[in-house]
Amino acid sequence: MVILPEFCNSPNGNDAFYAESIPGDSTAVYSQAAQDNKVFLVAGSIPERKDGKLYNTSTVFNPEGSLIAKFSKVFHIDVDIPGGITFQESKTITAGDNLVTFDTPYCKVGLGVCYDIRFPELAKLYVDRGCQLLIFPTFFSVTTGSAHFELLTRARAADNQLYVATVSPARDETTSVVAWGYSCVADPWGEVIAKAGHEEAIVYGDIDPDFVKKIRSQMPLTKQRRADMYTVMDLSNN
Ligand SMILES: O=C(O)CCC(=O)C(=O)O
Repeated sequence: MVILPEFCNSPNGNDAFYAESIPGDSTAVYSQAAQDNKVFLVAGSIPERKDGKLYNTSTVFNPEGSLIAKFSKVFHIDVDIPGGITFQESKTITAGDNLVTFDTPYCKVGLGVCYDIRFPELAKLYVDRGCQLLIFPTFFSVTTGSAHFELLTRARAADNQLYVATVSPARDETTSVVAWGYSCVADPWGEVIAKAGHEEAIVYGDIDPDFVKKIRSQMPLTKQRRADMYTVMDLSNN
């Protein structure tokens, strides 16, 4: 499986930006690349134009090049950190309201985009849907990435006892939002098993569904939940 970062076909910023429909020019390229290389391709995310609105949408292609999943980012990054980053994604992007999973011969995968990783309930609902791997194409800035990027990747992996892959663009100091980089994969024990630097790189992480089972049987967090005290309900549209 190959994973690309958030906004992998366009610049990232507060202003109006390039967008296209799905299917469209970019997804045609992703479909062909998946087919040529016989891989599952999680094509990061791209700005999608649909019904006069813009979405931050991730597409997934199987090794035959078919579009098998499409997820639009659920949570807007609307933040104001003086001296750091001010971003109002809700000014341009419409939020999605679906959780999306897809099956591979190896494991079931749940999708989020970047800021979605900050909401533990989303990951929890994917556990309930049977996922062993969560994928977040991301574009953390240097400000929040240095503080939280690896922390959040490891936290979502440890508290849900599954693999988490967070995939960032390489750092480019000339762009309006400077990406943190440091793509990584954390395992169900919360350890980082693969990690890039901030420069362009390909990182390989082995996903072992048996290790997910092992950690969950050693420490059965899901069974130990206190549904008598609280519940997280899946009200997503699919
Ligand atoms: O959560 C963060 O700190 C960064 C998120 C972000 O940049 C994004 O969602 O595009």
